Amino acid sequence: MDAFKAITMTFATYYAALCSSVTLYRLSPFHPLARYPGPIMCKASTIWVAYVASKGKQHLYIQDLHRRYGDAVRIGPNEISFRNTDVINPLMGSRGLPKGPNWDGRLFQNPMHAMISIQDPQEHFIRRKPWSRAFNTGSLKELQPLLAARVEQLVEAAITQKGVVDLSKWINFFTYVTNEDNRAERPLSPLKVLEDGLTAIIAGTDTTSSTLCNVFFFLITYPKVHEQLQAEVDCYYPPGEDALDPQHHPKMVYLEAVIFLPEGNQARLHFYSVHRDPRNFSNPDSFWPERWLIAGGNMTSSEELVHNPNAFVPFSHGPSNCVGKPLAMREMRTVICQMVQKVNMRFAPGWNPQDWERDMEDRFNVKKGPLPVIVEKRD
Ligand code: HEM
Repeated sequence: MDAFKAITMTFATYYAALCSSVTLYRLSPFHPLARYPGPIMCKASTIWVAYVASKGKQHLYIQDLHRRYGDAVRIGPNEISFRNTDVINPLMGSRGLPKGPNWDGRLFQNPMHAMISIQDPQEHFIRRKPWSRAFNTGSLKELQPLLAARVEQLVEAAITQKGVVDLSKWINFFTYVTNEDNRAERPLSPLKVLEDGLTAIIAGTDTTSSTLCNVFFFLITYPKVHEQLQAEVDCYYPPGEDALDPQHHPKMVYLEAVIFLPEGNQARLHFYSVHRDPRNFSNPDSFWPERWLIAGGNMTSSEELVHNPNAFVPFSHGPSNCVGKPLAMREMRTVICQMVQKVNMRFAPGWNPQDWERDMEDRFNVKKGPLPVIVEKRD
């Protein structure tokens, strides 16, 4: 028993000494990131931010840290978060930093890296080629009939539901099956296919569905914006015209403006803080599609507009940016045109719209609450 006690004491003393010396070093002026400000809890250990992340409001916490400490904040012992746009190219451009080791924790099948987490730029470049082919113009053209059929199914399902429809759930189903439809054949080993298949589901399903749900949430909240969008949709896709055909998308400036929603050692750019920084955008927390029209010269305004398009990076930037952007944009434009042409929506009676933002949780992917709406077919 004495021997057991002695061994336990030795291990306890060893680990206590190890933990305190590591913590002291992390807090000391000798640490390479010592000059960056941040809360002690963040400098000492990753556990604190992991705890905050587990609550689903990490985006607000880091935004608040930037407000308190400035553009560069130490959010972990070895991690800096940036809010200033001049780091976008040095961090994420073609000569930027490779992905850091924190991506290891997001793998499904170590060591068969999913493309999104590959740290070697050359290996990443090679792995990305089939992905880029899968989303080029020719592939999207091939995919179009399938996408159109899925969008039609979605809108039909919304129309035929009796009573309240949880739009969030239906749009999730839609983006999930559309992604599955798009599983292009890729010349990879089965494990890599598994990794990349899961990446496609995670990177492509939740992102597109959250953006679409937000668009519909704001369209219902701001009827004037909805009216304006409906006028544009009715102009290009009057009743009888096929709203599933993407031919008019390039001319639809208001549709584009509506989709660009306000807004989610290692360094990362905190997109949420950058998009909501008043140095980059006037009224950064408002749903105000007109900002894009004014900035693009399609509308005039007496107000002075702060608008920095370089600070708008929802699909990231550089060689690891979103390879699925063409598909995501095509999906969103088609769903919005078809929905706006075919139906009117309002929130379900008794539902509090403030619940939408309250229930939104950032857990690397976004977890959404329900979006209960009443869908009525347009005459
Ligand atoms: C509105 C919808 C979408 C948004 C906002 C979005 C955003 C992003 C962002 C910010 C990244 C960079 C992640 C990082 O490096 O930290 C990314 C990467 C990626 N996205 Fe998307 N995405 C969307 C839709 C899609 C779709 C539909 C797909 C297709 C299946 C997709 C597939 C990917 C892949 C495979 C990567 C990794 C790229 C690489 O490592 O080279 N995304 N996306």
